[in-house]
Amino acid sequence: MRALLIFAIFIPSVNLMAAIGTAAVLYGSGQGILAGWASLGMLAAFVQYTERAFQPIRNLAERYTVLQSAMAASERIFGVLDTPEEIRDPEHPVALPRPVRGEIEFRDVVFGYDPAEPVLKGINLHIPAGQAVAIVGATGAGKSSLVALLARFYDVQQGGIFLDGVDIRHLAQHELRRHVAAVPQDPVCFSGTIASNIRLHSQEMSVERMRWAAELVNAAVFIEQFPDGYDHEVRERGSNLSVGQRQLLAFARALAFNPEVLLILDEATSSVDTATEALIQDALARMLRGRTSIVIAHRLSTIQHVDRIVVLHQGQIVEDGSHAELLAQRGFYHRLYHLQFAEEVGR
Ligand SMILES: Nc1ncnc2c1ncn2[C@@H]1O[C@H](COP(=O)(O)OP(=O)(O)OP(=O)(O)O)[C@@H](O)[C@H]1O
Repeated sequence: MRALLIFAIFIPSVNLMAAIGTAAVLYGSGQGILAGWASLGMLAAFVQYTERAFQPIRNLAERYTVLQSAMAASERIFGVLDTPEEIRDPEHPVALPRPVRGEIEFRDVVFGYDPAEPVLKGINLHIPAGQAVAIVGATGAGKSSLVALLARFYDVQQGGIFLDGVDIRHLAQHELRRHVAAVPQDPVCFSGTIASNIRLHSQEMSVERMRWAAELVNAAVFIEQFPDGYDHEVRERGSNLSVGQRQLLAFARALAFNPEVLLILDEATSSVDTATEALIQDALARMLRGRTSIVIAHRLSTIQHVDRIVVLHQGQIVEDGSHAELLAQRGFYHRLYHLQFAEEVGR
């Protein structure tokens, strides 16, 4: 607003002054010519001098406007950078026992964005190393919050979350993130090459490692179709990639450092074609195999790849078992399955 105000007032004022200056010179010199003490050449010269005198002032006004916009933008950037950290590293971080196995335990976890209104109310969940678990439940049941806690985007208010027996609050954040990777619901792509997008967490990653990840999750299929392959330029937010391609790229990024624990927030809308959907499902099956995984499953096709299903309802675990077991119970899962998933089967 400040920049616009200056642009709207300052520049026209300078132009007005320049016009008045030129008019004054024309009038003065015109009088001089009539009186005989000035020549036509002198008039032309003075008009030019006036123009030259005002040009730098005009330039200055324009630069000042640019400066004001830049300052407004930088205020916002520094505002974000100065946001105080809520999650801090412990003073004496504990190292995970080696080799890291990826066993997860939620013990009496209570959490709420507003502590007075808990979203998760006493969660107890043990996931042995290597098991793939799907979390299902109605919207707002607390599925994403459960995953956000394990990635330590927030801290629990009561209870604790343990990775290989160590409370994640006792781990350095880089240690936790080295072993727990998350694929968000709407993966972000940055402008740069495909390679730099896969290597987002560590640009030093070897080319072999990057290619291994891309091949494992079927991303190599589309990357190799670009004439410049891994050097293909991705536009800001991945606008020159399809939804499915962005998803595969996000899988490759998460898998590139071969994490022991994988968190996947499944996309609710399946806006990809059947061939891409098959590629994604195949990639998912390979990623989950033998790796501790928690998948927020919105699609039935995702559930097919997991060992176990946990049903969340209003912040509590109400059912836990295999697909067949839960269907036989004829409870929440049975209802959800018929409400949400049956239509998918029919499609
Ligand atoms: N950042 C936040 N700040 C405050 N409240 C939040 C925040 N994120 C989620 N909530 C609230 O917490 C509750 C649980 O949300 P959560 O996103 O965990 O549900 P969900 O089961 O993942 O739902 P969905 O399937 O729609 O993604 C909801 O009532 C939601 O409004």
